[in-house]
Amino acid sequence: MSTATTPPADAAAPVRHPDAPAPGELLGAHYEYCFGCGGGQPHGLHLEARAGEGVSLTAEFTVTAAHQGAPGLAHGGVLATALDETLGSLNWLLRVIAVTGRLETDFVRPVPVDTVLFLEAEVTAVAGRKIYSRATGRIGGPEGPVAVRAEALFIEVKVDHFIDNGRPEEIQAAMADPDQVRRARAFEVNP
Ligand SMILES: CCCCCCCCCCCCCCCC(=O)SCCNC(=O)CCNC(=O)[C@H](O)C(C)(C)COP(=O)(O)OP(=O)(O)OC[C@H]1O[C@@H](n2cnc3c(N)ncnc32)[C@H](O)[C@@H]1OP(=O)(O)O
Repeated sequence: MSTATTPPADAAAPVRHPDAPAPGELLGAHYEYCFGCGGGQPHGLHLEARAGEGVSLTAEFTVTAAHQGAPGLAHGGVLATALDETLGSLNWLLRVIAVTGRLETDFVRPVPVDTVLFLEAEVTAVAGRKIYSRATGRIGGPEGPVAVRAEALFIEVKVDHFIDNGRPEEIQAAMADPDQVRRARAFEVNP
């Protein structure tokens, strides 16, 4: 992939935060109306991520008729969303808020409607605010054929990134979210 997603020689190995969810634990949604993971989006991906060892995780999402591009096949942008969401979830294991700076995607084979896409992702290196990660999506389960692959560069940001750029009504609603875990993911990571 490109040099932008290749860690520099002086990058450090990622460090799992001591309070990161235990391996096997579901991460849950970081925001109710997130198109990738939120329960409040009827046609969203409803992607479920589960912590792995180190700074890795697995995730699953089921391709529905609402996710089509070609007849009966997942839209490539939806598959990129699944990769983006999966890679973004890794940052919770570091306890860092970060946004996607660059996402490079290989589409290896088509993904039919009703497929469960099984994703594995890991952070490979950290250099200052830059977080390097990669992910693979397989058809049906961990032993299924590879359908998509991605390498990404996430950039650590302060919560101000969202407060300064988001719409006030959604910001207020997120701040008032009664779900403590989601609030923690939004606000307690880098005060
Ligand atoms: C109140 C409610 C709170 C809610 C709390 C929610 C919690 C958590 C939600 C997360 C959401 C998850 C969802 C999935 C993940 C998304 O999809 S996130 C949404 C998609 N991404 C975006 O919208 C990001 C848009 N881009 C930006 O805002 C800015 O470009 C960035 C990424 C913050 C960087 O801007 P910056 O902070 O000014 O940093 P900058 O100095 O330009 O770059 C820093 C370094 O990164 C490098 N870099 C930056 N961009 C790139 C690039 N595209 N390619 C290569 N290198 C780059 C720079 O070259 C620089 O390198 P060094 O010079 O340090 O070596």
